[in-house]
Amino acid sequence: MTAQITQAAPTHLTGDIVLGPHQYGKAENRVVRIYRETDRHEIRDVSVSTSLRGDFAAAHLQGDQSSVLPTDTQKQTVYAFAKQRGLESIESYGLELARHFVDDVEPVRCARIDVEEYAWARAQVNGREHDHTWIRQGQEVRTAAVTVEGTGDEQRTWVTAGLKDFTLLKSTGSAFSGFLVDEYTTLTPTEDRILATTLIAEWRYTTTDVDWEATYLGVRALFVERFAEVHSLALQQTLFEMGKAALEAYPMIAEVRLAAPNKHHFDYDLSPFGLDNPNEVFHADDRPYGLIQATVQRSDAPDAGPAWTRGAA
Ligand SMILES: O=c1[nH]c(=O)c2[nH]c(=O)[nH]c2[nH]1
Repeated sequence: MTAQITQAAPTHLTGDIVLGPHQYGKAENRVVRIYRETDRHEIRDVSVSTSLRGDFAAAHLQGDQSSVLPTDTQKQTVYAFAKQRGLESIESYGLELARHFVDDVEPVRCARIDVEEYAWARAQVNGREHDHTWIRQGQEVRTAAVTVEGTGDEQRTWVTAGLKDFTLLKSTGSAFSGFLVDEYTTLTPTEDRILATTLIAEWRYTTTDVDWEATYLGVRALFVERFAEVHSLALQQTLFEMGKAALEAYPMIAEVRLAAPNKHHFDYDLSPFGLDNPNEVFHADDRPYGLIQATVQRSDAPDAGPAWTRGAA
């Protein structure tokens, strides 16, 4: 038999040094928009990040800023649009900004706008909702990302929406057993455990003709309903059921991406104190944690293009 000689990858490369993918923008502009047309105000509290893509090589290679719309200008646009175009939903606001940068700023070929929204609920004062005082809601953050590429008839748009920091816990209705066992396995199977996670979910729309508010609330409600009602055999199964429910209810959603840390709750050993502990006292461990990630998608989902591309493409 002839010995196979495998060509090892060279360790010293000699090729020219060139600029690779690049993008730039202003990250995490914190915008609070108050609607005060009546005494009953409305509030939207968001963080907006802009990323512009195109041929900005001259700035990197020659220090030539002639094509560079300053990130400061991008910031000013973000605030001006909160007044001029309004902030009815983070998706519609993201669309306005992304289209503006691509349509009106010549060197920009593609714009991506990431928006996070922080929820406020009206304070209850003297038994009724107050007109202009709110209490910040939990940790949950609503998210959206809008990418617009090209101009005129060639223009293409992608919208994803989602949530993060969405912490859910159920105190029964969750098992984990029947798993693969090897010589290192010590985990005891359980038919009744706490299931808890801090969910990150994003879903991709196939159209911009969407009631953004209603769809967000609908998907969120389905996630909660499935988490509560599915008798969980594993977090993996629960995640699939959550994604499936969203796709079944909303035909304009092509795929749902879910990431769920399994926030382990271990039965605390109370036997040194002569106490039994039938699933009543737990140690909530913060790390390490299982990390379960899944995409649930339609088999005929159209190509995602740059919808998920966060960094320079
Ligand atoms: O829902 C779970 N999925 C796993 O893959 C896993 N692995 C583990 O140790 N506990 C769990 N729980």
